[in-house]
Amino acid sequence: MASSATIKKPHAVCVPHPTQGHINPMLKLAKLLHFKGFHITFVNTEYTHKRLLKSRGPDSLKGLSSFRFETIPDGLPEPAVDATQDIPSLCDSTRRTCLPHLNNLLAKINSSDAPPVTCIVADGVMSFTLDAAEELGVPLALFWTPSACGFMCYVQFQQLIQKGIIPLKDSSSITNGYLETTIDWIPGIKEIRLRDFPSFIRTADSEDFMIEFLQWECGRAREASAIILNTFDAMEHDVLEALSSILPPVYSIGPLNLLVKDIDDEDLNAIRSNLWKEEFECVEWLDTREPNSVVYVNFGSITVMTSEQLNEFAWGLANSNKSFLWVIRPDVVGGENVVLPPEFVEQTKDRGLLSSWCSQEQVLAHPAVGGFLTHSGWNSTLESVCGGVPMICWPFFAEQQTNCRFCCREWGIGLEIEDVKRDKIESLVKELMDGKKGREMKEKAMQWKDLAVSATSGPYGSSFLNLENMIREVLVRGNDKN
Ligand SMILES: O=c1ccn([C@@H]2O[C@H](COP(=O)(O)OP(=O)(O)O[C@H]3O[C@H](CO)[C@@H](O)[C@H](O)[C@H]3O)[C@@H](O)[C@H]2O)c(=O)[nH]1
Repeated sequence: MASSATIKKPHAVCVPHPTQGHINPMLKLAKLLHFKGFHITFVNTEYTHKRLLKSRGPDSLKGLSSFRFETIPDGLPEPAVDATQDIPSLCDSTRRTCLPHLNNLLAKINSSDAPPVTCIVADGVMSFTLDAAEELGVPLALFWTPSACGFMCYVQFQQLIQKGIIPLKDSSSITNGYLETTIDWIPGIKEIRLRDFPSFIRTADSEDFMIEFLQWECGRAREASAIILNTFDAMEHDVLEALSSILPPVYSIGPLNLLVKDIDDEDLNAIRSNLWKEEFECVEWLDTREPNSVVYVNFGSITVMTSEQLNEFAWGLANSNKSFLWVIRPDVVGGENVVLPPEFVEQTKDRGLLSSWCSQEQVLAHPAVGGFLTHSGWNSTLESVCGGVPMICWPFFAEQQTNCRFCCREWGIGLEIEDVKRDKIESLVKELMDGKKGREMKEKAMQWKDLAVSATSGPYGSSFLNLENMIREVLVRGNDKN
């Protein structure tokens, strides 16, 4: 049982969705809460736990006496290779199977030497946690890890169905111009084409799993004590305001990667969440390059492409004559080994570095990096903003299409690749690194970086204050009543 000394300490149980782009921001939030006096239990799935031990070493999850790691099963058979699990299967399985395991874990924690659990912070797409929080009688904040604009589009799926806009009539709607239809009634978003909605709308199946799943999760968001978003007011003001009018209190507390810089606790900072083994030579190599000279290429933890697309990217980069750091995940070509043309490797060996996984935040903060060819995952987008780095966007799936639209049309920091052809990639890379548009985008990116820094700086930055308020008004509110 907990001793009386620890009993007053607030205890947050953090439950991320078990994928890289969700674990990373949740870990940052958990560290910030710990830094502000919380006891933390961080709940990974058994598979994530194993992958972390493999990529970061056997001691990497020992945690601290007041920052502990626990696991629950995800309900899926263990994958044969180290790769992100199939997203629909994972969403289905966590929703159906995780609740009893979480309930058992919470009961175990509450009869241990740890302080009693006083709140839960769970991923937005892990809303089964609401039932666990209700049973314990503690507040629960749902952390939606995509952009606010992407989240708003998910929230509107139900309206799109009611208005007969989705599901698509048939698969020809994907190519016959239908996706160019402009929608002008989404709260907080002036105009957006259907093609800029999260990719899940591109289905003619009226029983499509991801559409049903996201409607369910967005519906349950209304039951949370609060919604947390990793974004900042200056960047997504209108959408944030619109979300606030339809959901429980919304707190924008990003970019979290800037807020965590205030943490001066070495042991806490040493806790990391890379599921692939990081290659340190990337940063050493960047140290040898000129400022703003390198194109950084990375498509995140889920994107898969064909070997033809890989080839086109390779020759587009080679023909641009620019230096590049290209991170190629071992599983990036669906079901096949990654094979690059030997002539490409030979031709670019003096100006290109190939790697399998890097410390992306460090890379995007490096002065040598002048541009980022990205899949527009929200973490990648924010990390690029924080580095003042403009982007070429090749959205793959989920709300990456929406992030791409905002980068290219609203924020002035992105150029979109519509077709993966070497000539197109070559000309976009040249434009990004040397062209007039590229220079304008760089300036804009630096302005957004400054705004991101202001938002996360104390004592008056919007995200800095929102985090303080969220803790006071939501996470410890229940404790005060006791
Ligand atoms: O070599 C690498 C590659 C990636 N990362 C990190 O991995 C994360 C990747 O996240 P993100 O850029 O958001 O991409 P995904 O992994 O694809 O993220 C998923 O989760 C995001 C947050 O919900 C969504 O925006 C995306 O659409 C969804 O695919 C980032 O923090 C990167 O810094 C590294 O550290 N090293």
